[in-house]
Amino acid sequence: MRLTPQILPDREAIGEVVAEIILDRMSAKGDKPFLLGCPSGRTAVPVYDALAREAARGRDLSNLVIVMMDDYVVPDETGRYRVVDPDSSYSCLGFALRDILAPIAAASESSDTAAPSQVWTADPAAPEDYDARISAAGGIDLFLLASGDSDGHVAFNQPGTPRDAKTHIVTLGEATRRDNMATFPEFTHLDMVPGTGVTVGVDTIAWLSAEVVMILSGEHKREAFARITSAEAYEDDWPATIVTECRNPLLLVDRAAAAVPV
Ligand SMILES: O=C(O)[C@H](O)[C@@H](O)[C@H](O)[C@H](O)COP(=O)(O)O
Repeated sequence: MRLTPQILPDREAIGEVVAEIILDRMSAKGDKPFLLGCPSGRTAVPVYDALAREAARGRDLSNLVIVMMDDYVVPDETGRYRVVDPDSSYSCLGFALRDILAPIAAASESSDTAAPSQVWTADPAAPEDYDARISAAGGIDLFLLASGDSDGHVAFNQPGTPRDAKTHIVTLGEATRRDNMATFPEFTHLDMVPGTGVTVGVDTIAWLSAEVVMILSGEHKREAFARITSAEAYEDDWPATIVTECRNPLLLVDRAAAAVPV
C-alpha cells in the first residue's frame, strides 16, 4: 500500500506527536506491558526525549518494554556470537539503557512515579528465539522505524533481504556501516565499525507489529523519502519499504526530509 506522508515542521514536532501516540496506546492497554520496538541512532531520539518529559510530568511509563531492533555482535572464544559490550558507545543495548531507559527512570523518580525497567535484545546465539519471545508476549504494540540514508536498511536488514526474513545474523554492508559511522565520533575509520549484527527481520516487523511509525527527518533522508513514498510494496533493494506492508502504518516526515521550504 502506497503511504501518504504526514509532514511536520521538524524532528522535535515529530517526537511530540509520536510520544502522544505511544501514551494513547499505552492507556488503551491499561496495566498490561506495552512492547515498543526501538531503533538506536538519531531518528527516534526526540521521541525518547518526549517520553522522558512525560515521565517528569508524572506520567507512569512503568509498563513500557523496550524491544531493541538490532545490535552489533562479536564472536566469543568458542566462536558463538554475543552482542557487543553494552558499555561501548555503539552498543544498541547500551543505547537503550543509557539513552532511553535512564532518562525516563530519572524523570520518573523526580515525579515520584514508577519507572520502566525492561529492555529486550535478540540473543545472537539463537536469533529465531526473538520472534518466538515477541510473539508469545502478544507482539510489538508499536514499532518505531527509521531508514538508512543511502541503502535503505531498516534495523540491520540489508539490501537483498528476502521478504520472509525473521530475526537473523547479518553481515553489514559498507553503506550501512558508513551511515552508522556518522553517529559515533570515535569511529574515525570504517574498519572500526563492526561488520556483523543481529537484527529483527523485515517479516518480524511486518508480521509481529500491531502498528508501525516510520520517521524520516533531516536532509539526509531525502532519498529514503523518495523511495518509501513511491513504493507500493516491499522492494528488497530498499528494505525500509517494508513499512508499506505493515499493519496500521504511519509515515511522519519533517520538512527537511520532504524538501518542503520552511
Ligand atoms: O540504529 C539502529 O538501531 C538501526 O540499525 C538502524 O536501522 C537505524 O535506524 C538507521 O541506520 C537510521 O539511523 P539514524 O536514525 O541514525 O539515521
